[in-house]
Amino acid sequence: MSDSLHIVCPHCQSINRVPANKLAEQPNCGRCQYPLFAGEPIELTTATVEDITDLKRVEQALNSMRLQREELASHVPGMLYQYRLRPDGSSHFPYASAKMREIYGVAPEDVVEDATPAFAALHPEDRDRVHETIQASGRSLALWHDEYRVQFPDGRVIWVEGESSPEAMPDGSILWHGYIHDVTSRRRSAEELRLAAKVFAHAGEGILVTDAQAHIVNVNRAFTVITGYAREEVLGQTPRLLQSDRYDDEFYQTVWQALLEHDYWHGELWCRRKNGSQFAALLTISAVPDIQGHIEHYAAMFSDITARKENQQQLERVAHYDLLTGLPNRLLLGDRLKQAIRQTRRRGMHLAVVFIDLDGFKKVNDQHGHAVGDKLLSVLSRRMTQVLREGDTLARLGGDEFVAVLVDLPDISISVPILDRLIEVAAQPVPIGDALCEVSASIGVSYYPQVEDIDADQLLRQADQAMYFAKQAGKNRYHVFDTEKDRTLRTRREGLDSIENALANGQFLLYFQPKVNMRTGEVLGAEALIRWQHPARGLLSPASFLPLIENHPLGIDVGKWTIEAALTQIEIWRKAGAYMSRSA
Ligand SMILES: Nc1nc2c(ncn2[C@@H]2O[C@H](COP(=O)(O)OP(=O)(O)OP(=O)(O)O)[C@@H](O)[C@H]2O)c(=O)[nH]1
Repeated sequence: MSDSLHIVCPHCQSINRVPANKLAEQPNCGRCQYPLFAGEPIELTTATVEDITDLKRVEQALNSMRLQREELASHVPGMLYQYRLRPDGSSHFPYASAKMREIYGVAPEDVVEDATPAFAALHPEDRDRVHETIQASGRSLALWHDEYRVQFPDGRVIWVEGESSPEAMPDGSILWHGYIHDVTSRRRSAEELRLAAKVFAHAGEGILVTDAQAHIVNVNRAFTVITGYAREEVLGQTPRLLQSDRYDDEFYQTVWQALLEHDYWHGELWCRRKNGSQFAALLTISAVPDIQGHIEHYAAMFSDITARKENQQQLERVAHYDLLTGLPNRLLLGDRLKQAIRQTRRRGMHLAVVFIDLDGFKKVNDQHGHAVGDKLLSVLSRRMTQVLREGDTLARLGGDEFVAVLVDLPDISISVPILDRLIEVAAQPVPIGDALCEVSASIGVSYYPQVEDIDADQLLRQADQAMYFAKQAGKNRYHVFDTEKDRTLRTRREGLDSIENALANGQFLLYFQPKVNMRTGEVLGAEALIRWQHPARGLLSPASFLPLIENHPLGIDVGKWTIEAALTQIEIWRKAGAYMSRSA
């Protein structure tokens, strides 16, 4: 036996050579200061200094154990370590696995003697707290656990979680055995979840989440505020409890279909509150898939847009209806008339546009005041509406002018009794306060369809024109627009316009026919004959245009042009030596 022993430290596995005469002092490990005889030593090996072969064998065994330990440590997520707090307050890491570099950005060998570099890596806001939790664990010998940030020199910050169990050493130090691992992504997910939960709870929009079978699994506070349903009342139910009676099953089917096809639906929907009242919701429903892509949930987000809708409706009313009588105004009449024309064409029916202008209304205003005039307009609006059939429209254009559109007339004669009734009700005296107001109506009518294609504006103009004839003919009557007469008048107007154009653009020509003395052969003169060189129809004879301007001021203009053109020609001839008599 030699006079010294080789003792393997139970903590850091370094080999300590201890002289035999020092064994009684129970020495500590030269490397980690762990008592070499504390607890259960892993291995106690004795060898003579001279017995090199044995020592080598021990070292090999130890190396293989170290490799095994490092292999194990490299596969464990995070770093494994021993941390020792000395009685003087200084500390060090007797052992730290290689992953310490990832956790603290510090090499294990740099903290074997002094833990300061590792603590320097802690986030300044967390450093004191970590110190405190370590101290507390040391005092109570309770498991140390903490989560804190580590800041790297490049500014990168990670979150780590550590857990280790303390052990009191005979020399008064505390030794912890534990691990520290990176929990940054876990923290981030938790943060995101917390944020999502916060948004869910505090969102101004109602949120409803169902499972794949449309059973409600969660709703937020805004949902309760908007619908009146408490969370507990709706869990397990389906969103059907919010359905209003405004839509049929087919409508909801299309929403579901869109969700199945596109995983998304967005639109406005009227829903029902718990108290039965209805609200307009601007709604977005999205399908939420799981990792495999299977629908796991449906999330619906909605806001209550009832007030906005009502406002919109109010604006639409103002834009389309007359405030005094509540009748459609000119704008809405235009829409309805266009629609009625399309419908009439489709159904092969007739339609009448009835232009109504009250007679003597100004007198009512003048005699009884504007307010009475207003009242009279309202009363007459109601009376005239009652004369019409369902589907017909009565609109007020303004002042004392109204237009009725009579639709679905199998024959235009069907409109006659309605026109008679309109005349009749307009002429019936209306008592308003002390006044007895009496007016009548002049009515102009135009019908659709006509021989020529015609649009809504033209129909209205025709009816207006016919109303003017009714006024001229003595009021309190109706007059039907005469399309035949109108066409003749229009053709004449167009003819006159083109003659006026021809004159301005020099399209008229004079042809001269010489007058010859047949006996002497002498040219006595020439007859000037007017022709129209029409750009589209070619050379036109006087018969095709002169009758149109007979007795019309344009006839005088054409006459003047003819004389001037003839005189100019005579002048040319005269200068050329040809003398001719002049006769008009
Ligand atoms: N009370 C009232 N009067 C209105 C309103 N709008 C226009 N008026 C008046 O209605 C009158 C319409 O004029 P006219 O159609 O020429 O009056 P009228 O006496 O019916 O004339 P004829 O049609 O030729 O018989 C004018 O005096 C306008 O000031 C209204 O909203 N309320």
